[in-house]
Amino acid sequence: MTDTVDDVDQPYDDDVSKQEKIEALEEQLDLLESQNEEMRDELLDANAENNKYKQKLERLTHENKKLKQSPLFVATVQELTEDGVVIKQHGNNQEALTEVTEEMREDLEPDDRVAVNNSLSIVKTLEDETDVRARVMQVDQSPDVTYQDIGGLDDQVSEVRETVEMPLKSPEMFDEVGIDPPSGVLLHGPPGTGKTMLAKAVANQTDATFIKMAGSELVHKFIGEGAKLVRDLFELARQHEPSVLFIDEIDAIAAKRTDSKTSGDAEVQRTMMQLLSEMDGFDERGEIRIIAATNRFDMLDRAILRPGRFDRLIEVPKPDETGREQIFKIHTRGMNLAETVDFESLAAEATDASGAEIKAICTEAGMFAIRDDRTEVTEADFRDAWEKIQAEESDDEVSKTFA
Ligand SMILES: Nc1ncnc2c1ncn2[C@@H]1O[C@H](COP(=O)(O)OP(=O)(O)OP(=O)(O)O)[C@@H](O)[C@H]1O
Repeated sequence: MTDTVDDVDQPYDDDVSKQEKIEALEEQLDLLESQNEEMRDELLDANAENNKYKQKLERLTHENKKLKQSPLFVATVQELTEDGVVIKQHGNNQEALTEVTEEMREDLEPDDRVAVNNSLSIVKTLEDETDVRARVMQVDQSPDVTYQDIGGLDDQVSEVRETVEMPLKSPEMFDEVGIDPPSGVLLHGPPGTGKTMLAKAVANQTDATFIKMAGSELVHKFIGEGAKLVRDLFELARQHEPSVLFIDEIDAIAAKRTDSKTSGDAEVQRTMMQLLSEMDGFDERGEIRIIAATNRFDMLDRAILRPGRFDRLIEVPKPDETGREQIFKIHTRGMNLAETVDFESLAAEATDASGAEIKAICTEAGMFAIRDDRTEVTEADFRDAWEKIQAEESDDEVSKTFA
């Protein structure tokens, strides 16, 4: 039997179509392979790009950390321009153009206060100036402390009256006699002995506004800020004449110069210089009196004690026995006391207590009575209170030693 034509054509056609299919598939495979190749290249590129970004991120994070660590200066935003942000540095008033990221730019407005680093890049925006002022300066139009609230400091009260009260109340006396009253008065002594009370009482007596500034708050902030705050402080005192300007913890801005040359020290120096120049340019007979206080007299830079500056020193020591008795009486004026309470013997026992500690004893004695469901405070309550306070203080000492 021989093959028919059809029989012969059939396998041939099949072969041809198979061949075509194979070729088509091969073509498709080639195409897929080349696409695959392209995608692999693209993936490699993307990975490389990704690595590059990762490195950049690491670098920027590092730089950012570094920027935040280096000393910062305070500046005010003047203008946002196409080329960057114009800032004006506090202290030297120099203007500069600096670049910022898009995100930071969105947060900035003219007059904003910003912290800048050495290369004048903006590191962060700062809280409102009035907030800083409010924290650093405390204005009390009429403090309610009187001389009668102060125990055991008769000599100090007289000195303060003579040096602060007299120039405010009778400046003409000094004119007539032809002498200048002391420029500034420095109260020095251990903590809690009544230095702040003395300054408040004299403000009260003269109807002066009491303006208090804590030296420590001034210098721990940003560079350029301290000196400006001192200027603002004197400006505030002028606005509120007659006023008593009380600078607490003056050692924080007027400590002896050390050898270290950190930017923090330079900032403290600048702040002190500003204070001295404000005092030097001060009319002694004006209606502003300056009182400073310190617990660390030994640490003070003698420059601030020169004539024309803090030239009247008043030591405010811990109270003696009679002083302690007076202070006990002052702080128990409003208390419901048992008749037998003997402040003389309590004062003899509470050796070394400061005025602030005596106040704490009185409050704590009242607490003992309340805990015991009594409304009358006994002598035993005062003794228990003193013991408790001493125990707390020695605990404090221990934790400070091991801190
Ligand atoms: N001599 C005193 N007479 C009556 N109360 C006093 C006396 N000293 C201190 N106190 C009480 O202690 C509190 C704290 O005193 P004050 O703030 O005047 O002390 P300071 O010497 O200024 O302390 P610091 O140096 O810690 O600032 C006063 O509010 C008052 O209740």
